[in-house]
Amino acid sequence: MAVAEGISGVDITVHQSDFPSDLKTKKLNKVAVIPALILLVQTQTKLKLNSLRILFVKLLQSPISPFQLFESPEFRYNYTILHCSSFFCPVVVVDSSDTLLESRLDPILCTKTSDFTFSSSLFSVVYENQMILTWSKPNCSKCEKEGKMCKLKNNGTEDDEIECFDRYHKPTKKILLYVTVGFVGLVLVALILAACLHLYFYFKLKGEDEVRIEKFLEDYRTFNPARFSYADIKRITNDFREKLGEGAHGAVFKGKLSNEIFVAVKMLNNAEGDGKEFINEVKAMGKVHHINVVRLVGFCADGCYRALVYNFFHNGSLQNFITRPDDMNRFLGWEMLHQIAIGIAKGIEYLHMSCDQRILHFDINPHNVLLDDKFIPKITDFGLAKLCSKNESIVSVTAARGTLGYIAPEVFSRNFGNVSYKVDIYSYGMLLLEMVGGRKNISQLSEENFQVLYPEWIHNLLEGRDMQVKIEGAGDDRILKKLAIVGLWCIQWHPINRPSIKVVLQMLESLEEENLIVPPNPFNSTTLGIGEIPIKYSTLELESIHE
Ligand SMILES: Nc1ncnc2c1ncn2[C@@H]1O[C@H](COP(=O)(O)OP(=O)(O)OP(=O)(O)O)[C@@H](O)[C@H]1O
Repeated sequence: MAVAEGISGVDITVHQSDFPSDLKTKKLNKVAVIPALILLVQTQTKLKLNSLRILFVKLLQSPISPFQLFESPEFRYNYTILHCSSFFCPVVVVDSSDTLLESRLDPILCTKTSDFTFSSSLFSVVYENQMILTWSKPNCSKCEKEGKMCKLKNNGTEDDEIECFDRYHKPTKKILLYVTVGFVGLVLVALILAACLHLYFYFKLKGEDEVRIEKFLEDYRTFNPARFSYADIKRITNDFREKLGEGAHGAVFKGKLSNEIFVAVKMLNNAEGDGKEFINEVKAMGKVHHINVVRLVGFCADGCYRALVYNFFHNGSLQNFITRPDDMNRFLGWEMLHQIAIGIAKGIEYLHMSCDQRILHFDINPHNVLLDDKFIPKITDFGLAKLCSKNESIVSVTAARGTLGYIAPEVFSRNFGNVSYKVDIYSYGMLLLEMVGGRKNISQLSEENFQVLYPEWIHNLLEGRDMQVKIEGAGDDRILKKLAIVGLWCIQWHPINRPSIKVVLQMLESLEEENLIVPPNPFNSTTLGIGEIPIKYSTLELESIHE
């Protein structure tokens, strides 16, 4: 219990039970009463002042009382709290209607803090100039154990109505502002950090990518086909699970070198020959790196097993796409066929001109042109290829080689001239004509008479005498005509009349198609030049010469 003495002689005794219930905290009870009450006043001015019932006390018998109650004898209800700059009496409570207040306080400098009204219950305890104010000290041990503060529930006075609460401070606008600014700052810092990390990893990965690309290019430059064991081949093809097709020299299986690199493995028939084709292919293909030539990834020569490992091409061979224009499922369109024709010609140009040694393929035909997923053509199957010096214009061949229908006449008979790089031009010409007509249109043609009758059919087509192939639109018409004319030039019987692959490319890429002249029709006797043989009747009887 504490007692405050009013200036007019009224003592105020403050009991714990009258302390405002919502401020009855253990914390306040623990500290000395005076500072606690000063704190109370300061706190209360910010809280609900109307609920304030008790104010300031002077400790009983204290020589320096900080509280004074200016009390008039009538004991008015309304009081004002003043905060004064006096060390001994920092808080003063006065009757609000006291007109002499200023003179009383002088020279103390005081500022008004708030007004309040005593509740009637308080008057009941005023006696003999003494006002007894009480408050109860709640039992906070339960809350303390939980590390919390305590207060009485609903202004109650009993200990069992205690409730615990966190040391919570109602956030002020300032605190909210600080928290918001802090939060936004944190988010910004996090974003900046994330951006830095992203940039760091981006450049780090980019750097790694560049190193990887450099390494790959380095490897690629010094690329040589790898040698695989038979066990490797079995593993690569997953025990020869997926067969892609079968050629004259063996079956081809799909394989996988890594998750990204798929290959086609050609198992050469082991009963076949002395392995010349195998050596030929590895020798020729190991040297070539061109977008229009299949890459030999590796080979296998393990006991009696021989295999060639190529890059895998999704669309298979060009043969699959040689068809009529109205076959919507497989016809690629004239523009695409034109690009494929140019690609094959570039591949042949590379083989003929760009390697250390000239490579003559000897077996250009639609089966030996593969198409990747973008329909870029790749020349493959170098089993019959011949490597020769670039200065050599004449090549010696001991037997007819190639695929029937695509073999140049000089390979069979020297009557037509010497065997040279022009044999590939001939085969290429037949391939072009086949693209133009879609050989399967004329299924009645056997392999034997294809070589003679097919070009005649193309001549008829150009002369407008065959309506089997519909030409739609000026653009398509131009391409088709161009392919046909170039094809006919390439299949000239005499190699000397055939253009080189360079000229073929110029013709194919030329935009002035109207300048292209159709070669004379050897099947029309009226267009034959002096001394030219009417081939229609002579070529089928050509003898092959064995050197
Ligand atoms: N690198 C490859 N990628 C995808 N498919 C391929 C590849 N190589 C071959 N093939 C497929 O395997 C089939 C057989 O190919 P292969 O080269 O052995 O025979 P061919 O060229 O048809 O006949 P030949 O060998 O008698 O000339 C081809 O039709 C082709 O569809």
